[in-house]
Amino acid sequence: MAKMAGNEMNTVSRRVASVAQHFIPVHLPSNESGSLGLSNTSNINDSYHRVHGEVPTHPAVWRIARDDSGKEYQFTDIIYEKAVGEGIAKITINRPERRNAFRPLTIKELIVAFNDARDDNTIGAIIFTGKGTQAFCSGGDQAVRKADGYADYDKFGRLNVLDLQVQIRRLPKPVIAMVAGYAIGGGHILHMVCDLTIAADNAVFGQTGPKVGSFDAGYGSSVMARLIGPKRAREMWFLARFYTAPEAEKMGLVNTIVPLEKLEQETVKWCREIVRNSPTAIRVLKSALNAIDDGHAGLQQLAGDATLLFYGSEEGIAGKTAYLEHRRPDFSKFPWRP
Ligand SMILES: CC(C)(COP(=O)(O)OP(=O)(O)OC[C@H]1O[C@@H](n2cnc3c(N)ncnc32)[C@H](O)[C@@H]1OP(=O)(O)O)[C@@H](O)C(=O)NCCC(=O)NCCSC(=O)c1cc(O)c2ccccc2c1O
Repeated sequence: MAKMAGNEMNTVSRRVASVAQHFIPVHLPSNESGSLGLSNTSNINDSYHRVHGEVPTHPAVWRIARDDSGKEYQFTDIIYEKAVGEGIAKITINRPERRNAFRPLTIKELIVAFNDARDDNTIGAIIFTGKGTQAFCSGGDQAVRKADGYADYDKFGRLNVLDLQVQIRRLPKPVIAMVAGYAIGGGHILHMVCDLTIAADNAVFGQTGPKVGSFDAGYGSSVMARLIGPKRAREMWFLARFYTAPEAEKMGLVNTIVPLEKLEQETVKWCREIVRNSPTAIRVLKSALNAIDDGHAGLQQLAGDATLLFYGSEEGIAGKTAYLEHRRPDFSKFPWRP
């Protein structure tokens, strides 16, 4: 369901045209060219790059996202924006005075925003970040931690960040963690369940669970072991040390590191590169990359993608049409492919 009304679309088209005028091919030195030095194409003059061209690096124009009725979303703990004329959403934890620690309300709002970004078929990539330069997220807000979980707006406690982790993992679009400053505890796990992590050079990564009387024995352990290997995962959890961005990159926790002042520019550039590509290919690849680790749920999602594609095929439609016309389906013209 596209969420933009006609007028807004016109504004967007005008914005796209004006942005296009400012399009300048970038020629970064190779050490600023992104992961493995390959994402910037200026030094590769082959036909692939001649066809696909440079990725623009001008700043995105952000606008507060609107709900189905056209009203701007009003949140307390987060900011939810979409880039004008581009298929990119940005979801920001907005509690910088608490190093963007999350409480149940924060998670409740994040779930609403991620759901909206999922349902908006103009959005192809989602940036997840924290307000300010000091922290991406410092995990659960310890001030509202109770004997039965974290509690703020309800009397009972909950661990609803686990629902958010699953939501990000199953969301059929790439979610990119844009990390400045601390990604700690439950905040570190949130960046790990994202598809990509772009880190500023001031980023710091770590788990504190064994120091503060907590642990995440779910994705926080298994996804970490998959990302950095079982020995490193044990080190990270048992010692509860903090790691610099270069150390985290070496371990496989981040895709690339950029100077703090270029963090959003680089993240938006990666998103632009993604949203140029085939939505279906990206969707199926995300579920395929998670399938083994996510067990039955992973298989179910990948299988769902297959069904989704089959529904659009002539063969699939032939079955449905026959049912609706109360006749036996004739699949004889469809081959048993070798
Ligand atoms: C992140 C820090 C290393 C930053 O240090 P720095 O020196 O820069 O800043 P301050 O320490 O002075 O912090 C400024 C201000 O913010 C408050 N604050 C920061 N983090 C939190 C937090 N997580 N909870 C509450 N408050 C926080 C801090 O108290 C200061 O306020 P003042 O009023 O005192 O000025 C450092 O802040 C730090 O180490 N923070 C704590 C990190 C941490 O231990 N996080 C919790 C881990 S447990 C967790 O996240 C978790 C959550 C879940 O929901 C789970 C669910 C299921 C399983 C496991 C879960 C889980 O483990």
